[in-house]
Amino acid sequence: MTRRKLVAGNWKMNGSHAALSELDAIAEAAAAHTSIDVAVAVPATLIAPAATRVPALSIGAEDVHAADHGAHTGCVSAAMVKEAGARFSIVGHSERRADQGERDADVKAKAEALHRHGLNAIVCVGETLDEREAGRAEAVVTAQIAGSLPDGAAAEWCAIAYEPVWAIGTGRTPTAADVAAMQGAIRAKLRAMIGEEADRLRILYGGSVTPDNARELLHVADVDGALVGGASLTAAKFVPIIAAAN
Ligand SMILES: O=C(CO)COP(=O)(O)O
Repeated sequence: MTRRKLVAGNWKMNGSHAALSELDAIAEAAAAHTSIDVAVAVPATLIAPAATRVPALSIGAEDVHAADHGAHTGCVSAAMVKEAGARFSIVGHSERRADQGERDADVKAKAEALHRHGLNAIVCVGETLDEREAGRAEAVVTAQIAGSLPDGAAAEWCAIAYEPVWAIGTGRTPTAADVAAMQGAIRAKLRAMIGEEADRLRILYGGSVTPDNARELLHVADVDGALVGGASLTAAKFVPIIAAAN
């Protein structure tokens, strides 16, 4: 089964109108590397200007509320980010699971809301350092998959991102063997849940992906792309990662 690789950026709470100029070269690289998909998730305030500036590039949100509208001060819905120009959203990022107390059921509902509105979802999972050191990494991550995978998950609109919490923003990455083992465990869990569709779903790796390690990480078995934080903020770092996926 060959799956098209997806290289997605996640700007987190970074960026500004001035920083959108970085997207020009990223969009150019995306257009040049036709055999892979490229996407960038930006803060809600930047979705519309980003989507207007680089209409060919897939711009997304970093989170959405599970409800379509209502009394949820400070939140944005899938319909709202879609209207702003988003084509997808990240859901269940570990920073939201930690900072906003999001649980698996919330993440699942958010992904289903995205699908209802015709948007794609990148569903994040990953263990903490304590969980890994206790030998519980696979159990934790497969339980997150069980709870967070949206109903009807299909490769056309849903991807998984495995992001070990201890690798995010730390410069530390798991070994290629550890990544392969976890991607395989996630694939096996998906097979148990959705059968053959599991072989079509993309499973990204995220956590301290850089131009230096991208080629190795992106070619580990069952790694179908990368979710990139810090190194997605500048074209100088993100474009080489796009090239490494090709
Ligand atoms: O959390 C991440 C992407 O969602 C990874 O962040 P870094 O690439 O900065 O480690």
